[in-house]
Amino acid sequence: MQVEIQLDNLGMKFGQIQIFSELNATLKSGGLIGLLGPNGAGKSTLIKILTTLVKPTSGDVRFDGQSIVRKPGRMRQVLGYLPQQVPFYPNLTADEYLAYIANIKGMSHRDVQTQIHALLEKVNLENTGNKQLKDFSGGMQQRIGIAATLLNDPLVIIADEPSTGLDPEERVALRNLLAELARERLVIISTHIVSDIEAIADDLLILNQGHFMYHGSPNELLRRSDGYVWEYPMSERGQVSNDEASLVSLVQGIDGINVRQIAAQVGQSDAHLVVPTLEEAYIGALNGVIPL
Ligand SMILES: Nc1ncnc2c1ncn2[C@@H]1O[C@H](COP(=O)(O)OP(=O)(O)OP(=O)(O)O)[C@@H](O)[C@H]1O
Repeated sequence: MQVEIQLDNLGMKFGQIQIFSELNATLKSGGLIGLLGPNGAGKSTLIKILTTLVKPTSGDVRFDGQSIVRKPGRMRQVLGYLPQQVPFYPNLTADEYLAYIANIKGMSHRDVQTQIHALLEKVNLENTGNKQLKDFSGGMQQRIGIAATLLNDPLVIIADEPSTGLDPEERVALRNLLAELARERLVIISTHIVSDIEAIADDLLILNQGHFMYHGSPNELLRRSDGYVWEYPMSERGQVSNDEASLVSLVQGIDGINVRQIAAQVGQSDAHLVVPTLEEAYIGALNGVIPL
């Protein structure tokens, strides 16, 4: 089932401080949506509005045409929210924890045990239903959090920095799972880590300085960044100034260390343009070097 979330001139103020204003976007199911932005940009605040935990100070959010600000009930019925920190109940077993969340979601007793079993299998935690959560690794706890999010088969899944605390292998597994879920649902992942959504996002929103500075496909962002990333041998280069520190990175080349620099022009005679990574495109855009 196709679903849609629409942001209409959405704005949020805390006291006198305007966190963002006039955010407009249409988000559709059937592909993963990445919400990127630096720390403090307002991603968590936006996520709290989308999950109906907080009301915006201006504008509206509509789910399939209906305001979730005035009537949060429908959104709450279809929502699976994966918070940054999955609530931890150390003495509950995985089964008990999921049954507890199912109860909060108002699921009928008949469905619960079958769903719990299927979900533990989906997140590769079959045979751990009787284990207490305190004996789970960080990654296993995160997967239990995902299983809890998926109880009642939500149409919308919103995950806030879901890979925090996971090791690289667990990150990859989490990404793959979210990408798979996004095929038939509306899945939004909020993060400041580009690699979390790099290979899986179909649609990208960059929130910076109170507005969406980009909304489009990752490919289009890469296309617009073409011609702005240079590579040259490190020996040619003196000290990197503080101003451009975030725009320069070092990579291991075949003949030694190379500098990769995001810039419209560079002075090095042996610099050549290279294909940008999504992270370089993002950093270049945030710093105003790559015009969007
Ligand atoms: N309840 C609140 N009252 C006042 N200011 C707030 C409140 N919640 C958030 N802020 C401020 O709003 C801004 C955006 O915060 P938010 O947590 O949404 O950013 P973020 O993009 O999610 O950052 P991070 O990645 O660090 O979580 C910050 O400056 C924060 O201090």
